[in-house]
Amino acid sequence: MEEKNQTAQPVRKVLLAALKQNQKQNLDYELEELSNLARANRLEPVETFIQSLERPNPATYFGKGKVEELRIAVNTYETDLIVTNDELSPSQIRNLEKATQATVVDRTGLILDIFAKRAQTKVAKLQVQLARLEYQLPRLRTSMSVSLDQQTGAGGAGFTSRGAGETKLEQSRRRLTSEMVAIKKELAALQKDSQTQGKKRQESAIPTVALVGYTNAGKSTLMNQFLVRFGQGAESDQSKQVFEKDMLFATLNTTIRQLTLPDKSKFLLSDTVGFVSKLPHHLVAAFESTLQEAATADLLLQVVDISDEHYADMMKTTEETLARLGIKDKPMITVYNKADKADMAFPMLDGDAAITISARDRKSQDALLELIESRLFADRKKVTLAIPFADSAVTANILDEHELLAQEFNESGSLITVKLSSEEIARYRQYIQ
Ligand SMILES: Nc1nc2c(ncn2[C@@H]2O[C@H](COP(=O)(O)OP(=O)(O)OP(=O)(O)O)[C@@H](O)[C@H]2O)c(=O)[nH]1
Ligand SMILES: [Mg+2]
Repeated sequence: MEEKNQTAQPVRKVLLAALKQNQKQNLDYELEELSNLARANRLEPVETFIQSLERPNPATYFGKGKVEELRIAVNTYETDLIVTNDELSPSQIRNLEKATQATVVDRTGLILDIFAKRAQTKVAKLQVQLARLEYQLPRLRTSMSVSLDQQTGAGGAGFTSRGAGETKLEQSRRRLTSEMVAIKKELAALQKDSQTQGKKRQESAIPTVALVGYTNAGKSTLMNQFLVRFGQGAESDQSKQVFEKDMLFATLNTTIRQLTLPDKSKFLLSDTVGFVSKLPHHLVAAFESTLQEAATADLLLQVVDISDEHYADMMKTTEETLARLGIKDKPMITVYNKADKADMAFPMLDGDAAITISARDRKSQDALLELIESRLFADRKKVTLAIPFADSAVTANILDEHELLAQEFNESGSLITVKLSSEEIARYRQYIQ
């Protein structure tokens, strides 16, 4: 995995710490991912600590020796921040902080912070906030104790009695809970609108295709390339494009656009949030409706950055995340992207379920579209219809939606050759030659 988000200079040094709990675990990949997540938060990893331990220490997560090593490293590197590879329990964070005299942020906290930074739309902001509050609620005591310590250190007068602290904690809990209720309400209202849109779409019977895959694979880039060429008028203009950037989690909202191909075939394409391994439970829950776009799609395009040495792990991550969302056995095309960067030939078709491309290459786009069409409209057959002049409205209807392959006239009407689905063939049976 290359370093992402290189434009922002790191501002704070950080130690990475991980447990290796079994042989199968691909810790290399997890740690590269973790350092990319850290960098996306403008943190600079200075050293990585790994401990082989089948079960985490219930109190401090790491064993005694490793905790001591971390404490010493905090001093040596003059840093005050440790990032852990897994989600820790609230008490493990608290104990580890006490033992190392540093702030401990777990992988979940890191991902939540990135999402919070990136959220642009109202829905995305609310979803992230909800996930953060869910995560914070059981951890309130930790942040409380930190802020209490700071108060004491700063003024000396902030010596709060235990009783008063508890009350404050309860107050904070209540505030968080009521904020969560309010956010859920607002999200439900906003999502009702989008569900009505979803229903309309289903009724329109235009097939839907969803881009899914690991973050930074090139999903939004592909979406934009297709929009420029096949979007509806205004949608090909720059301002209607989706955000693409070399950073983790550039996209946090779902965009759905209609594409009309030169042969008049139409489908809806959706672009959505990318995946990373161990996507926090609360984020998956909060983003469920956003992520569900993939669940209702007729076809998934799994975009993979083939130039990344860890691409196979990233595919596994994508498949695991889809399974967590209850999405399995969906028709899928694996789109191996960034072939230009990997020095591979493109476009290169591999059966009807995989293709190697470079997103900005026109030939790649054409080859991918042809594959999408062959999958979406597999049941289309070339037929010739004899339509009497009196029924010219039928001809117009058909030609609105289909490419005219041939046309002839005889004394009673026109003969048109088009490709129709089996459902359309049944509908126009009376005209078919
Ligand atoms: N060399 C090369 N770079 C590409 C290609 N496709 C995308 N990129 C770059 O990869 C980076 C990420 O692209 P995005 O389209 O934002 O990726 P994404 O999958 O939408 O990422 P998230 O929204 O974070 O999930 C951008 O800098 C793109 O310019 C490609 O085919 N070749
Ligand atoms: Mg994107």
